[in-house]
Amino acid sequence: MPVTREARPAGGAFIDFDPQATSLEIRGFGLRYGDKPALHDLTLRVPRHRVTAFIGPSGCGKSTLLRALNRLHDLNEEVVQEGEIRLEGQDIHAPEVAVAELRRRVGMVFQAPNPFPMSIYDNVAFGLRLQGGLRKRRLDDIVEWALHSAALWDEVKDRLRASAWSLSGGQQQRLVIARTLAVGPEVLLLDEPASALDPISTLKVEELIRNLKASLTLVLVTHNMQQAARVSDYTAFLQNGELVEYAPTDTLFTNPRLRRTENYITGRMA
Ligand SMILES: Nc1ncnc2c1ncn2[C@@H]1O[C@H](COP(=O)(O)OP(=O)(O)OP(=O)(O)O)[C@@H](O)[C@H]1O
Repeated sequence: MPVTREARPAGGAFIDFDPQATSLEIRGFGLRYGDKPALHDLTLRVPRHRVTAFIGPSGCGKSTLLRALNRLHDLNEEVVQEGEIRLEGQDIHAPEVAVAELRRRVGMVFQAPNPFPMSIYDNVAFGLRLQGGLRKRRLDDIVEWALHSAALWDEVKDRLRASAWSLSGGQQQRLVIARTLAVGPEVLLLDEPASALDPISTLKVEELIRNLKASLTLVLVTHNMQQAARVSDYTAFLQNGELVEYAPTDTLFTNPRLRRTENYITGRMA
């Protein structure tokens, strides 16, 4: 008897990689803003040194989930969370975890580039100086390395003392990525990092994301399904705060298991 659509599984994570390759593990995670539920019982593993995309309709909870991964909800007294998030096996809410150190390990880049009002060099050196203890030569080396890693060095090497605000929007976004990379994160969270950029800058940021996975784990929130298809290895589709389907990106876009996913990716549902 042929397998019908209805016989397909109800939802969830359809990927199975070696547990040893897990960077972040989300288990039974839920979140509400006061009385308003935003995420329900999410369980998924994010693989190390891969790009994982979160997609779904506006308001489905993508950014809420991303922000939970480096505890950006901590200061919002309305937020109530349940379940667990583990980074390399350790509960990120454990009392011994210092939130500043967590955010060094799990860096975040937002939609609008937000360089600080200071020079290109000082932006990249900012976090390193806060940590303290580095000699000028070492600081110079790390700043150069971070700018190279963010594919910006060649464009700024002759004007490191110029204001960061003199850069184009696309360059500013790569500067912010360099600033985040300088403190040596293991995970980079990207919330719509290219949505404010022109097409050429967008392609540069996408190429950068693909290249960075050699040294980092990346999690990308995007509205743009073509972008998720171009840069990510795995894609999680969220709807109404639930994980509908999580699969290798090629599979999710060409052969989704669930009709809800298919309807979304074929544009039958906004
Ligand atoms: N600070 C907040 N206080 C109250 N409700 C919030 C807050 N932030 C988000 N929400 C609500 O939580 C739900 C999920 O929002 P979230 O921004 O995570 O969705 P999203 O999928 O990232 O949306 P978009 O693609 O439009 O950015 C929405 O209903 C939103 O209105």
